[in-house]
Amino acid sequence: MSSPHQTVHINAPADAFADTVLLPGDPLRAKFIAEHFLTDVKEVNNVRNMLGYTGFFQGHRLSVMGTGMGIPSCSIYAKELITEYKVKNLIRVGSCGAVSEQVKLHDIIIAMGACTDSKVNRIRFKDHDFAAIANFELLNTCVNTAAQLALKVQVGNVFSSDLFYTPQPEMFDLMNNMGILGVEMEAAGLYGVAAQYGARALTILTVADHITLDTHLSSDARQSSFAQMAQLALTTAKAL
Ligand SMILES: O=P(O)(O)O[C@H]1O[C@H](CO)[C@@H](O)[C@H]1O
Ligand SMILES: O=c1cc[nH]c(=O)[nH]1
Repeated sequence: MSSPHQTVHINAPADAFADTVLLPGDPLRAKFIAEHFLTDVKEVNNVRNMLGYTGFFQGHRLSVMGTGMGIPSCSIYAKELITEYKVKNLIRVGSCGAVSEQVKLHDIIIAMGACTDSKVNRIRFKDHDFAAIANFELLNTCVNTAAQLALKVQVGNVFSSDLFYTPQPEMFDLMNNMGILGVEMEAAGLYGVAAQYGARALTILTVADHITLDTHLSSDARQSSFAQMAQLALTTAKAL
């Protein structure tokens, strides 16, 4: 019988989470992944409707939980999962916007590094620049897994912004020139939390919007693209 255990934001027993947790921003994406890919699933968190589940993927125990949108929300869940639930691997499965014509809707991006306009990593690193990078073993396993699944992925730098509705749209051209593959709102913060508290993190993204071309996936197309990304993340997690 598990001991009663909970944090301010997670009402799960101490052993409720697997070593690896997939982290979509949208809690309904967590529910979708749990219902479509996991067996013997239990709901383990519902505080603030930030749904979390633990089950089995091809016999391997895994968890999935929403993080909400933006670095502050994601950082709360990532920190509590690491320090209170002893989670070792955090794999964000998110959506992003593209700024380069080389990156198309539906593409899958693996965030080797994440730039940001957020100050969180400077707050934790005495105002110096912290290189927010993915854990190499997770990254390498994910790239190899994508090849095995015959999924095309692009690996590189992303940008985690604090404002979805930016007052600096001129940044998108600069990001394109600097090789940014996708714009989202959590990866740099997740990598900072993982470094601070001693866990491994990776971010996988599906391109759902093309910011400079002003094109967007329909909600049905989002669902099927996200399913491919979920398959990649789950198969990666199983291989760790
Ligand atoms: O689809 P998710 O994982 O929420 O990711 C992206 O979508 C949200 C903005 O619409 C932000 O959280 C951004 O990072
Ligand atoms: O942060 C995000 C996420 C998806 N699409 C965007 O344009 N920005």
